[in-house]
Amino acid sequence: MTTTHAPSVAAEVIAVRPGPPLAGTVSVDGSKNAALPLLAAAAALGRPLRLSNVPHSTDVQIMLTLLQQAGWHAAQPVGEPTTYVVLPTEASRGLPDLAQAAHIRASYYLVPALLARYGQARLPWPGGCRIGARGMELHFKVYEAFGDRSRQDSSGYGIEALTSHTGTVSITLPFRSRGATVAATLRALTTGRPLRLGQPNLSPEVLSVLDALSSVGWETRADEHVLTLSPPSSPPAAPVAWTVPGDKIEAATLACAIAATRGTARINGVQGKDVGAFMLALHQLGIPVDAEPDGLTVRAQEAALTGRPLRAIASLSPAGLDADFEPPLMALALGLPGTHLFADAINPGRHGNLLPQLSRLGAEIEEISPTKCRLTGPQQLTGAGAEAADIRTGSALMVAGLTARGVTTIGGLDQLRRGHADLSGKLRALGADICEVTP
Ligand SMILES: CC(=O)N[C@H]1[C@@H](OP(=O)(O)OP(=O)(O)OC[C@H]2O[C@@H](n3ccc(=O)[nH]c3=O)[C@H](O)[C@@H]2O)O[C@H](CO)[C@@H](O)[C@@H]1O
Ligand SMILES: C=C(OP(=O)(O)O)C(=O)O
Repeated sequence: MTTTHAPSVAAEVIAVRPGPPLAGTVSVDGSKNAALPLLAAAAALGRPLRLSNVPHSTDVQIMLTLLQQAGWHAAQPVGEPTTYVVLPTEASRGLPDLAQAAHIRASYYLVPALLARYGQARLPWPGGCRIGARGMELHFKVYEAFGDRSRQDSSGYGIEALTSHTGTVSITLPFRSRGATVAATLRALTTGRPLRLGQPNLSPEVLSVLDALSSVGWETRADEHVLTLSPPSSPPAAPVAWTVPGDKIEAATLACAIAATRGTARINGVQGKDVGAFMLALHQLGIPVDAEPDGLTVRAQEAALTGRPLRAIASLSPAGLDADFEPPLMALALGLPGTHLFADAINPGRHGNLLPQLSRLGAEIEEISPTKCRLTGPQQLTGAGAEAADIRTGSALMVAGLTARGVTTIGGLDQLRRGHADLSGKLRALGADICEVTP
């Protein structure tokens, strides 16, 4: 068993030191980025349902608070710590002030439920990770296609449901926005109108919402060109139960940590199909990883490092590499032979957060442009103080700290906890020398 000698610190930090190869078995929580639209979908459905495998990350807690403030109960059955029963309350109040919506990006998912309940929605501009300009104009185009009216000012935006329209709504997105795809799907749900959406986002998070609609009788068809939704003639009467899929990003972060330490370990609770592009990246680097329907086994003890260049290009396309996989892959690649290329033009501020923090540990990364960089490994990093400038920068620093000489301390834990209830506990369960230190 390993121990961390906690450094003295001025603010709460995570302290990481290098240790033995990670080993054992760990389970991921439910995905924050799937739980958030599923909670909004639960509100939009307007009838009681059970949602299980809900993670305890702070963004999810904020979403639950917003639901309660907006007139829904989110009750936890006794003895089921990750399950919520979501149902509308009877109380008829005016449109609530949802100031906390400014803390999370995904508060925009609440609009359809608010329109169904109040005929209007008024929300502050969404928050979330500061990873560049994060627009919403496609959401407004979606609502306008449904006949709603939108207006914006410096403090936020309002949507008003105008008199009832009928018939199929057809709209094509100029790019595959996950948020706009879910907005269109949930607005179809609350209006009961068929939808034909060109160029949809088909990420696992969106597919989990489509599965939820199928379970209540909607016909859903999706290929890379078009998503079509048709309402049921009468919704099934059976009780509704949805499950949040396992967190693909938490799984990928743990996989990178296992690979960085040349360990062999199993990650339960994630579907192999949700991490396909990430697994291709590991294979490219020569790290064996097997996917089963409910987990991954990383066998980096048997790695035959290829030295082949990795091209990790963030993408919104169905088979592409999710942008949130890029930071932990970058931390891993620093320790592997080869010259590796990384790009994230989707979140144009990501590299501005991530690169300076990895540099504090001595990483040498060549910035080709603000969204593209190249690095040559292997590099020996050295422990230092760094900041979780956003969720994935924080988790990448944890991966980097596992092989950096000496102690790495990571501050900004509020950011990390927005996305993960206890990532350091999961790494510790695999034998990592990691602890949380309070001043
Ligand atoms: C809660 C959640 O799931 N967040 C994820 C979501 O963020 P996000 O909500 O930003 O994702 P979208 O797919 O909707 O947006 C992709 C890009 O297009 C921009 N855009 C989007 C809509 C719009 O109307 N105008 C506009 O400019 C966004 O700012 C972003 O830069 O996808 C990102 C890219 O895969 C991930 O890194 C985030 O973790
Ligand atoms: C960018 C992220 O989250 P959000 O979109 O909620 O800011 C993320 O989950 O990494």
